Amino acid sequence: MSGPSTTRNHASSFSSSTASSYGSRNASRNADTTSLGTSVGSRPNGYRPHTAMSLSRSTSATGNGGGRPAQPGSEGSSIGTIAETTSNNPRGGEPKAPTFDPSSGLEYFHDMMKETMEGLKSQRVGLADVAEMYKARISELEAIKSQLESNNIKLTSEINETRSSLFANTAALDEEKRARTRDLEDAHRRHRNDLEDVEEKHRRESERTRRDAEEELSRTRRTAQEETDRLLRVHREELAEVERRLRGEADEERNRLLQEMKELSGQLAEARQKCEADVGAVSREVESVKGQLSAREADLERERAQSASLRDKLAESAANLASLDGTNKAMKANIDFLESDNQQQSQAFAELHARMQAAIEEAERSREKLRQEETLRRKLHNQVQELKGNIRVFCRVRPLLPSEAEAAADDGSVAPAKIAFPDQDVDGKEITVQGPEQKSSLGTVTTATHPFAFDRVFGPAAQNADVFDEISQLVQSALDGYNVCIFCYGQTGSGKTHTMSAPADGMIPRAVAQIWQQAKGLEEKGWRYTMTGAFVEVYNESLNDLLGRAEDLDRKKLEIRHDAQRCKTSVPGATTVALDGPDAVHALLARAAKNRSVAATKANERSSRSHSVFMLSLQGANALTGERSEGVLNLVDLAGSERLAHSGATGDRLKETQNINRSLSCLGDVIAALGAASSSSSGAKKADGGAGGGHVPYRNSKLTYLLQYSLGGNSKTLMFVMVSPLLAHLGETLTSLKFATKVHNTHIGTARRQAKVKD
Ligand SMILES: Nc1ncnc2c1ncn2[C@@H]1O[C@H](COP(=O)(O)OP(=O)(O)OP(=O)(O)O)[C@@H](O)[C@H]1O
Repeated sequence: MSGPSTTRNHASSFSSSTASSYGSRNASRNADTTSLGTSVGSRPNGYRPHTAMSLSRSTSATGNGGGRPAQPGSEGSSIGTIAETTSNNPRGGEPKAPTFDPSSGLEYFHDMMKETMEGLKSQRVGLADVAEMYKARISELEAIKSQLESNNIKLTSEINETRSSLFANTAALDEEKRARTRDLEDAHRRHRNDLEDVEEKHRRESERTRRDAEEELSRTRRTAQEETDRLLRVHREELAEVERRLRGEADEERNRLLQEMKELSGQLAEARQKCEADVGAVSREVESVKGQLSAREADLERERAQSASLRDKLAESAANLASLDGTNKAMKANIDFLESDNQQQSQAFAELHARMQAAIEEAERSREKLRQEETLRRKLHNQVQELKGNIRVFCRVRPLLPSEAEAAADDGSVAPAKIAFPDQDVDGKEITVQGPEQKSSLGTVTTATHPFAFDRVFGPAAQNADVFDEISQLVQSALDGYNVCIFCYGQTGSGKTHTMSAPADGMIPRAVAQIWQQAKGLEEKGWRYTMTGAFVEVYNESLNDLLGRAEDLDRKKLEIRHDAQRCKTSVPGATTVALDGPDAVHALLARAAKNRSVAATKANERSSRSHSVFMLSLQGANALTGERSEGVLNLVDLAGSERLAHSGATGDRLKETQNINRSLSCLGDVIAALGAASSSSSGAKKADGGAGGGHVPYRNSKLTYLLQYSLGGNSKTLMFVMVSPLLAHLGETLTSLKFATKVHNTHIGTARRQAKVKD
């Protein structure tokens, strides 16, 4: 690009040289220009001011281009003067001649003309200079012009060259651009095609891969399924084989065992028969020998005594022989008599012995009969119990305590409820409770009387001994091999613990004492009993050992195990005490009470908040008849039955109360389910402790689960509903009695009872 830069150099050199030379001259002629302007303005012959003006202007412009700013009033003002002058004659016409007086006018005109002539002369000189200067200037400008023209030509050719090269370049560039664009488009197209190809390929590839994977998956699935089926088949076959083999082995084993059992029982029966015969013979022999021996001993004793007396008499006779001759004969006669009497006595002894033998045999026969009668008695006793109903309800109202009676008498701060016993002197089965006062809309106050009837009702005067008389038959059932459950239900302070475990005469010590007595009585009928006792507590749905260490209470939780075959419940880990005498139970009760008092923060608190279960296991075996019996007597002291809404409990106490309420309602549910199942199965006895096929929700609480085999089936249940005599407890009393009525109306077993519940 050398062309344009060359042009610029020319231009700058030109303007600087012209400006400097012209500027200096211009300055020196300022005065002339002014005068010239003035004179031109007055020229009548049409001097062309626009030429002068354009000249002045170009000059001024050229001067300014010399780098010095134009000063007002210098060249500019002179030009303005000329213009001003010129403007007096805008059309370039002749100037208007001044008016003058014709007398003096000529003179004046002459002077003026003269002056003008002089002016014109000097002006002509100036104009000649100017013309000269213009000429020089023109030649200068022409030189410049020619230079400029040559420059211009040069530049034009350069420009043309440049332009043509630019065109060429542009064309080349355009061509290049087009080529590039084509290439780019081609590349783009190719790229797009490639991309589409790749995409298509990729799509096909993934489609293929997906198909392959699916095929592979389904193949794998099929294989796995086939493998699983195969394995299952193999496994089933193996199982069937093992089962067949085991069945075969079991059958063989069973047959072998059956065979062995048959042989053994044959041998046993033979042995037993032989033994029984031997024992019978031996015992008879022993008895007869014993009888004979004792008869002989008695005879001997008597004879000894007689001989002694005779010897005494003989001695006496010998001493008196000399003096008593007369009596000697008599004495001899006496001796003869005595000797003959002795023979008679010997005969009498023999007869006596025979009679005794007969009596012993008769006694043996009686004993055998007694044994048979005992078996019969058991059967009949159970039938009687079943007829009375396998679930019975007794009601007991405790008396006012001395402190309560005092308060009632003193200031009436304690009021007794109105409870009556209409048939106390006849059957003792009814109780009526006067309900709370109710105000009608008219303001009349009424009280409803609620009558209830149970199997037995005990008033406040009844003692534990009276109560026990009624339950002793159930205790007998436990001894006969049945599971018995006796529980006390009622609110806190209604007398449950007093009834159940009063140390001197509660149901527990009395039951143990009776069982001991009965067991002793049964010994002569061939029965031997072992008794063990365990005492557990259900607290907050956990089982505690009341006979264990106090510090283990609430820590060592016990489990309940059921043996469905034998209908037996066990509590592994619970302490069991052998009751080897009627007094052993006292130590046991004391230990349980002590443990409970350690666990409680307040006296009586623990017993109110937990259920205690005394489990007495009775195992009997009769060596003479081969009979066996296994019974359990459960004596249950339930937690206070007060309802949640009334307890006002919170926190731990609320949890306790909820657990108590839950387990008590579960107990109700179990009894109701047993009743429902019993009526649906027409009272059929079930050996499984179940309920004739219906579902009995034993598992819903620890208490019912523990008592599963003692509630329902052939077992006997007795519920004591305990009643407080206080008016303050009236609400709970009515609730307890209604619950007890529902239980009373429940039929389990063969006997059916009907009573109405009044709400
Ligand atoms: N039949 C009764 N004769 C005399 N006193 C009785 C009788 N029944 C209960 N009592 C006395 O009443 C009080 C409360 O009885 P008990 O402790 O047996 O009630 P409870 O229902 O077991 O209460 P908790 O639920 O707190 O164990 C005790 O002092 C008890 O001796």
